[in-house]
Amino acid sequence: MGVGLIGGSVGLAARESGWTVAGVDRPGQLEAALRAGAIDQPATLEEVRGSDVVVLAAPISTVKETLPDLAGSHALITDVASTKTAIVAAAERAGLRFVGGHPMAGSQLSGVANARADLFRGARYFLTPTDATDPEDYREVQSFVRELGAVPTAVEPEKHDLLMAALSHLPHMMAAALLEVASNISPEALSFAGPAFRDLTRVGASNPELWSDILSENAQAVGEVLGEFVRTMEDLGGEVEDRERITARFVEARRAYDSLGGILVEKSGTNVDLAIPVRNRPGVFAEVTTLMGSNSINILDLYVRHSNTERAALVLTLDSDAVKLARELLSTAGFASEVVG
Ligand SMILES: NC(=O)c1ccc[n+]([C@@H]2O[C@H](COP(=O)([O-])OP(=O)(O)OC[C@H]3O[C@@H](n4cnc5c(N)ncnc54)[C@H](O)[C@@H]3O)[C@@H](O)[C@H]2O)c1
Ligand SMILES: O=C(O)C(=O)C[C@]1(C(=O)O)C=C[C@@H](O)C=C1
Repeated sequence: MGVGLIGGSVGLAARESGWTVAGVDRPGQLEAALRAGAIDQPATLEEVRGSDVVVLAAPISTVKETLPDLAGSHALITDVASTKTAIVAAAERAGLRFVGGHPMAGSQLSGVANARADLFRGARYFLTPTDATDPEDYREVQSFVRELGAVPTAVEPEKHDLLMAALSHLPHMMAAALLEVASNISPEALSFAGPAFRDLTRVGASNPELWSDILSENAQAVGEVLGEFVRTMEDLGGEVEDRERITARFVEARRAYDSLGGILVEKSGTNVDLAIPVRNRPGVFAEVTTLMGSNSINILDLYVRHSNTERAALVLTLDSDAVKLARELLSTAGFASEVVG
């Protein structure tokens, strides 16, 4: 439901993977979605209750309002909304088969006309399972996300929202503030902007209604990171003539910049799940992840399958190119491993 930029891109990518896609949206949007090849057929919310998977891709507040209407449906429901805590809670209240989702991909554009089948390729895609999530439902949504070309990453809803406040919502507010400050200097000021200003303000062209929805839905976390940002700017302001201090800040910034995430894998379908049966003991988790990290093997996703209190299997998602080396390293370190997907 909601066949705009993100819903349309889900439709295009899912159809390429062989799914039949029914779209729920306003009539004009559905015509555009059909023309763009993002859906096979228009439908109503009532009609899609019987589908295998329902993807909610409308603005956050609309998704929240829609969840109770899906109560009693047997469909596996997920969403793409930019905040997760309130949506996950609403889905649990409605008793749905639900796994929250959020692709870290998109743009300042909106509408199905800007949708792309490859929008999610190689992008991180958050999933927010909770204690109430059925593990089988989680695996199904995880596999759907991989079919879209994305890299699933599990995170708690509250942690997700705090991370997004800093990594997505604050930058959008900064873009708006920068544009306002420069515009206020003189009417023609913006016409003199160079690449730095352009890079920093691209998302200032985002959909205003969508962003007022996102910010107000994440008001508490946004308030926390905004407070920290304002304090940091005040500190910087007090240091501008202290060359040593500013140099240290930029050295630190450059170090942080070098560890930025981005597109995680170039091609879809190259990820492999590797199960490592282990005895539950303190430190076993770290042993395996350190072994991978110290040999430059990137863990794309990780979860634990418990068989009983003593035994468990760590399941690592790795790029297929890294699997051979990972299994050799594990074997040398005394761990068995098995490719499971
Ligand atoms: N834009 C991004 O970069 C981005 C990235 C990740 C996640 N998201 C999230 O994805 C969701 C959709 O954003 P978008 O960028 O695709 O917006 P969009 O405006 O391109 O698309 C939203 C679509 O939802 C439809 N819609 C609105 N209310 C509806 C209703 N009651 N019933 C059916 N359809 C309805 C609209 O007609 C529109 O087609 C939002 O929750 C947003 O937070 C956006
Ligand atoms: O690239 C952009 O223009 C985006 O705004 C994408 C972006 C982001 O902030 O990174 C925007 C909102 C999302 O929920 C996820 C991704």
